[in-house]
Amino acid sequence: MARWYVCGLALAAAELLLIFATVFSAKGLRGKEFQGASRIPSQFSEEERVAMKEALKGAIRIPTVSFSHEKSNTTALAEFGEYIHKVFPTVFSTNFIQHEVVEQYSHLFTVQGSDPSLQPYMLLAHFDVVPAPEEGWEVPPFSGLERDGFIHGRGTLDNKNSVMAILQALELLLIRNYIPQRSFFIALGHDEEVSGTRGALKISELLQARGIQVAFLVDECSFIFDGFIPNLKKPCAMVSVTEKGALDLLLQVNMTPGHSSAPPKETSIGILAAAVSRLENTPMPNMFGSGPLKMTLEQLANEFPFPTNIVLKNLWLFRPLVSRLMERNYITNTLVRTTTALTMFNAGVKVNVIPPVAQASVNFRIHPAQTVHEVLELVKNIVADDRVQLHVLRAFDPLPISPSDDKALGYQLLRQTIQSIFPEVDIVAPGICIANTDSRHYTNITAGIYHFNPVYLQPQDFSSIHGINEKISVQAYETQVKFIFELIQNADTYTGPVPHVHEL
Ligand SMILES: CCCCCCCCCCCCCCCCCC(=O)N[C@@H](Cc1ccccc1)C(=O)O
Ligand SMILES: [Zn+2]
Ligand SMILES: [Zn+2]
Repeated sequence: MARWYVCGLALAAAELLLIFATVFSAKGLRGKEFQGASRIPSQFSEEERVAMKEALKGAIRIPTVSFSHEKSNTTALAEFGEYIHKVFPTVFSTNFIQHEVVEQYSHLFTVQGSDPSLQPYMLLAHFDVVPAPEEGWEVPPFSGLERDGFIHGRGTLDNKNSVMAILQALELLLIRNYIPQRSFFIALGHDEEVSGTRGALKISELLQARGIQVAFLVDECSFIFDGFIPNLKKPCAMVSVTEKGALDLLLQVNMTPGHSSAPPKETSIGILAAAVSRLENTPMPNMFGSGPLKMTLEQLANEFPFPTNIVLKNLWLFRPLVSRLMERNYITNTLVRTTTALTMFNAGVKVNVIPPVAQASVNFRIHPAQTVHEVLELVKNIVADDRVQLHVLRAFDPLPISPSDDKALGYQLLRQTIQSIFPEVDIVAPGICIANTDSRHYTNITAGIYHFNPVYLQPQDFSSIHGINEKISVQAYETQVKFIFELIQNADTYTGPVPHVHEL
């Protein structure tokens, strides 16, 4: 009888301890030693899986289009804000998460961690999209329809998938009583597709005014590339560590107008056409060997069959050959040079009038080893015609190269999470973001800017971004949620690289 009594007491005490542990953990007072033990598995119920894909479909149905710097669908941008409140109620009602609306439509979440000694990090995404005229789409671009296991629509890859996956992963963690140790920010921009100067830039200024520096940030623009490089049979997770710069130039020629029956020897159209043609036919110099690409190829070398593996391992010898091979393909060409794209051309008012003015716009994406100034000088030399005026519409240098060594927290966390969620992916390599993103507005608050979307991308998917038939498989979206769910937890528990053990 006495034995039963003691046992009963012990059980009651254990129960009490359990209640204490739960109560304190919910308030964030859990000790460090408990954190490792309380890792939450990234397993989702059938009901949760259905809810997460329906949430993404709903987001796609809101036409948050940025048409130009001046024009966007503001009704949809506001509706998007209400929508995320509705589908992620726990994110908005948790006391250690602060939510702020910036410049009317962008969102900043501050998730307060329990350990202030850990430097915070930041997750970035944007929910505005480029326009999507219905022609050519298999399903209407704002229908969010599911077909053959894919969710279709504008923004499914760029970049509502990330917006929704970040909030979804956080919602699922919070429902499971998760309390982060490391603080983090979630910044969701509403105007990335037209520069990010109202959303990302303002969020960045707000954080700077608060004296915040983050250890690293993760943004869009890189994927697990599959089938992009001939002969490379395996997928390659590319974590981009820099972003190209940009230069938008307006070229203008003014000439005296007149009657077309007695034309001058040269017209504004002819002069301008010759100038832009020279630009197109004179590619910017091949910069292979400078920037992170050499490092990338050296890491990829072992994955290629003979003799490519030998060639890539000996770039000191085969550099000229590899640099020429890279420029042959229009995608790998983007990695070796500043690209030149003629994007707009306007002239003429009537068929029998010699036009007074001709204008063309050229969009350059600047290689990480060049600057705006250097590209401008090259352009002047190529155009080599004083009658062609050059007006800089927009210009910024490439982003500095973020660290990818053993000590680089952001890079290593991404690498570790890629390896656990995609065990079939053997290659994780640093890369270059060839487009521009909101992250360029955050260079003052971090030296660790990484671009990675945990989604497989094949060449045909690449053309759907800003093109037609953009879609994501339900399974790929679930995996993206799972990736962020793991990444957030890894950021708490990461203890640095495992030291190399040298055998004697
Ligand atoms: C091992 C294989 C390597 C193969 C590399 C392949 C590279 C493919 C890269 C895919 C990139 C997808 C890009 C998605 C993000 C696009 C972001 C974007 O479109 N930003 C706009 C921003 C902008 C710029 C100028 C005016 C307004 C907005 C952009 O045009 O850059
Ligand atoms: Zn984007
Ligand atoms: Zn885009």
